[in-house]
Parts: sequence; C-alpha cells; structure tokens
Amino acid sequence: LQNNRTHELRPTSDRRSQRKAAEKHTPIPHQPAKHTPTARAERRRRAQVPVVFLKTHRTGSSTVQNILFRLGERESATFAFPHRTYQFNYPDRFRVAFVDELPEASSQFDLLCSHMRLDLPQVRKVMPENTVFITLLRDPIETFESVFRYHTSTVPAFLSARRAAASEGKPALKAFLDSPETFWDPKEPGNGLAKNPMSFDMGLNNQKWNGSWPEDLAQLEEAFHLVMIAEHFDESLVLLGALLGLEHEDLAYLRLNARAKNSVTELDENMRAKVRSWNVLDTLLYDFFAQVFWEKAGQFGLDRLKAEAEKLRESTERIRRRCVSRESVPPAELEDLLRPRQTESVTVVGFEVRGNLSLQDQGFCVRMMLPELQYHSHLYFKQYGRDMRAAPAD
Ligand SMILES: Nc1ncnc2c1ncn2[C@@H]1O[C@H](COP(=O)(O)OS(=O)(=O)O)[C@@H](OP(=O)(O)O)[C@H]1O
Repeated sequence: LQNNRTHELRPTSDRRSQRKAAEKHTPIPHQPAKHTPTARAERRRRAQVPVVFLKTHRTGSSTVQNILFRLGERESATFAFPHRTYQFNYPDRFRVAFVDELPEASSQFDLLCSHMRLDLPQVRKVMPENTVFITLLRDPIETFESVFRYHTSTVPAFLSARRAAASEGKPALKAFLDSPETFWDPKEPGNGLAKNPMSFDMGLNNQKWNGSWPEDLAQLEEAFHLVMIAEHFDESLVLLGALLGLEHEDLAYLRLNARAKNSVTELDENMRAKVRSWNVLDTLLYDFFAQVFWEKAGQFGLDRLKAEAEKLRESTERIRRRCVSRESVPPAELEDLLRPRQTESVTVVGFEVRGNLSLQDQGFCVRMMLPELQYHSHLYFKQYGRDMRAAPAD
C-alpha cells in the first residue's frame, strides 16, 4: 500500500528525506471493516449521496474533512481532487478546470472537500445534481486570530504588519489591528484571507458590504443543506449524521490542526472589538447562519439534539481513549505520518497513536489522527495510482 506519500509542497530534499524516514514508519493499515454486524447492515442501507464540503480556513474544517475522508475511503467514493496540490488553485475562485480527471472506472464524483474559494455554478458543473452542500463557520473573532497567526508569513498584508511590528517592537497582530488599511491592499490576490476570511471562502464580496449581500446570503442558504457551527461542533455533527445517514462511530473525531497554546494570541476587549469591526461581514455571515442552524436544530428537536450530542460525546470519548496515547504532541515528537503541517509563524500539535492495537483498530485510529496533507496524498494515490502533483514553480 502506497500510503506514506507525503505532500509535495516541501523542498525536494526535504521530501526525499521525509520519504526515507517514512519507510521506517508504520504504514497505514487497510481500512477496517465496521465493527458490528448491525453496523454493517446499516451501512449498506445508507443512501450514498454525493457531498461537497466547503473547507473554510481555520474553522475546524480539517476535522470535518477527516470524517468525510474516512467515510469516502470506506465506501470507495470517487473524490473530486484538485489537479495540483491539496487546494483548488486557492485563492482563485473555483473553476471546473481545477479538478483532476474522473477516473475511468467512475461515473461521477462523490465527494469534494479540498480547500477552495467557492463558485457555486462552477462546483455544480462538477458534481451530480443531488449533491448535498455543507460547510462550517466559526466565531469570527476566533477565526481571524487563528487565520492571522497561522498565515502571518503567507498573506502579504499580515507579513507587512509583521515587518512593521518588528521595527516597532510590537506584536504583529496588534500592529495590524491598529491600522489594518495601512497594510491591506485589496487588489493583491493573496490578501483574500486578510479581511472577512470566511466570507472570502464562501465566494462573497469580502471587502465591503454591497447591495447584493442579502441576495447572496439567501442564495447560499438555499444551496447549503447544512452550515455547521464550530462552537456547537457535536450538535453540528449530529445534524450532519442525520443528513448523511451516519452512525456515531462514523462521526468520532479528534480536534485536528490545533495550535500549541503558545501560538495563540490572547485578545483583550480592545483587540476583540478591533477584530470584530475589521471582520464585520464575517460577523454578519456567522450570525445569519447561526440563526439558520438553530432553526434546523429546532426542526430536529432541541431535546433530541441535546441527547444525541451527549451520546456522541460519550462514544467519541471512548474511541479517543482507545486510540490516543498522547494529545497535544509537539511536531518534533511526532512521526512524519502523523505530523501536521507547520507554518513559519505557529506550532501545530498532533496525536500519538496507542501501541499494541489490533491491525483493525490501528487502521481506524491512525486515520482519525491523520493530518490533512497525509490523508489527501494517500487518497489521491489510491484513486489515481500516482503522486499528487506539486504546485508549478513560480
Ligand atoms: N472539533 C473542533 N471544534 C472546534 N475547533 C476545532 C475543532 N477541531 C479543530 N478545531 C480548531 O480549528 C482550527 C483549525 O482549523 P482548520 O482545520 O479549518 O484549519 S486549516 O484552514 O485547514 O489550516 C484550530 O484552531 P486554533 O487552534 O485556534 O488555530 C483547531 O483547534
């Protein structure tokens, strides 16, 4: 099984040494069968609708993507993967041309869940008519703080702020928030995430409110069957499970792609107000879909949702105890297969898998903690029999 393929976005020498190191590591065991006969029977009955998951930045989206990756792999779904790398030419708006070919043996794509900036009509051209659309939003203040810290050296506006801050001896985020307009050039394509990042990912005008916003929101509400809310993650997963016919075990998760505590900036009230005001459209977007979320929750039944979320938490906790020997593990202590992507500006922590697991449990547990890039390359290789392509050299 060619399953230790690591993503191709690192320098070749780094990749080569990583490959070499990877040979020494535990390969990803085969995808295990479900555990109980009843579960197997249930699974056969699940209506396998195609799914698009709009993977918004720094919202908890890798955790949801991991659930979908596991589901798709188990059901031999055909993934609509980017032609290159693990993103659809981000930050360009999604286009059909960004999608890799439909494998010969497949008649349609079943799952699309790699990073993109949404363009609904274009996505609809790629996916079957009965596709279910889902996404995830997070409190805009938390999201922006995380986006800023994670992408400080890749988003030009943030990088300029960091340089200015260094000369003034200030924290970069404070320098940015004191005068964001000084650093933010709206014409610079790489600045998409610098203001209202969730609105940007949803394909909205993230620069300023305009007359089309209400209509655009209404269209998104119509298109998306479920917009999950990170602050109510378990309740969101219960609704996702109901929508896709999934069991609690399918929805078990670990908090992936989390920053180490020392990579998080504590915001005082003054900074929170500044973040809120700079990202006012994200607040509008979030509040709108939070309301939609609670309407859906009401239709499901609030008491039922609460009880189901509690059961999900319990089953997830059991699975976590079975799988994880150590949480919040610094990258240097993780094997390559389980090390999340790091950026220049933050430390991202991961998980250590328990030893002495049966092969079946090992397959299940490793997948649950597999970082985005490793799982993406594994599935890409499985689907196409070749490595994921690297980004073109500039
Ligand atoms: N289950 C759950 N609930 C709430 N929050 C969660 C969850 N899982 C992941 N996270 C937090 O989401 C942040 C990572 O988001 P993404 O995976 O979307 O990031 S990325 O854009 O793919 O890099 C990252 O946030 P920060 O740690 O604040 O940066 C994760 O801690």
